[in-house]
Amino acid sequence: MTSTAPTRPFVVQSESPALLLDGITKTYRSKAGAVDALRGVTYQFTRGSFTAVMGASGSGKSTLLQCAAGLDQPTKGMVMLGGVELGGLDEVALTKLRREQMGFVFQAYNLLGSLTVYDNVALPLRLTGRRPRREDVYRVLDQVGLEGKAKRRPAELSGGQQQRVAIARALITGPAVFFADEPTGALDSSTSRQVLTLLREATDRTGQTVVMVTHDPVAAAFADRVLFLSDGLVAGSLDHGDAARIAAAMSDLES
Ligand SMILES: Nc1ncnc2c1ncn2[C@@H]1O[C@H](COP(=O)(O)OP(=O)(O)OP(=O)(O)O)[C@@H](O)[C@H]1O
Repeated sequence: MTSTAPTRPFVVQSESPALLLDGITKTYRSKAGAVDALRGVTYQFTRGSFTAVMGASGSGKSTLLQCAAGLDQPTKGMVMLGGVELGGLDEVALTKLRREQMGFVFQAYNLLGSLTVYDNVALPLRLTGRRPRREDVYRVLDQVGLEGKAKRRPAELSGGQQQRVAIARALITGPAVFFADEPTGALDSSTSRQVLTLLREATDRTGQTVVMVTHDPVAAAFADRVLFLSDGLVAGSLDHGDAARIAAAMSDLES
């Protein structure tokens, strides 16, 4: 009888953090000079955690997200996702990892206007060469409360519905990590709550990891932890804060 014990690489991967940033610096160089957007950020995002990243405008939040998701390269330091170092991958391998392991939800929903809701949601599977199963597409549409909207085009939906399509599209591949940049920035408060609840459920129900940049303390209160950035560095964190405590911590940071 053959052994069914997990292989060693599996064990190593399950013990590593979902996402590790190790001494990340990012310097943008242009004719106007150099800007140090990140100045040595080391942080571990544990599996199944929901982290909000906050900080003043220009503190480096979007740069952190872009580097963590392999959409941009840090100047120095290392990013590891599920035990894989992003810097060691070529563009093809990085794109594959991004499509299979990461889900993206941005303020601009980035849906394809010419495709139906169904086809927008099925697209990430098609891009990874998998044939989307109808029941899987309908399951995620159902999960985000859009089961009746499969045949519509994005322009025929409200902003909140479009953002829920974007979340369904991110959910369909079962990514290990969701990256969200101001996912509720364009939404009213009750629609924001629905969207944040979906991200919360991704961590609570399926143990996925969420990293969300936000300016909004109410949105950040959905996270387990808020990580505060100041001038390209981690300035502190707050666990299980409500919106008032998070807002107070933000204003301490800015004063
Ligand atoms: N492509 C770029 N070229 C030059 N400088 C850049 C570039 N992108 C960002 N920066 C600079 O890097 C710093 C960090 O920018 P970043 O967008 O990460 O901040 P942020 O905290 O997300 O800001 P905001 O809350 O305003 O979106 C800022 O000083 C910004 O001007």
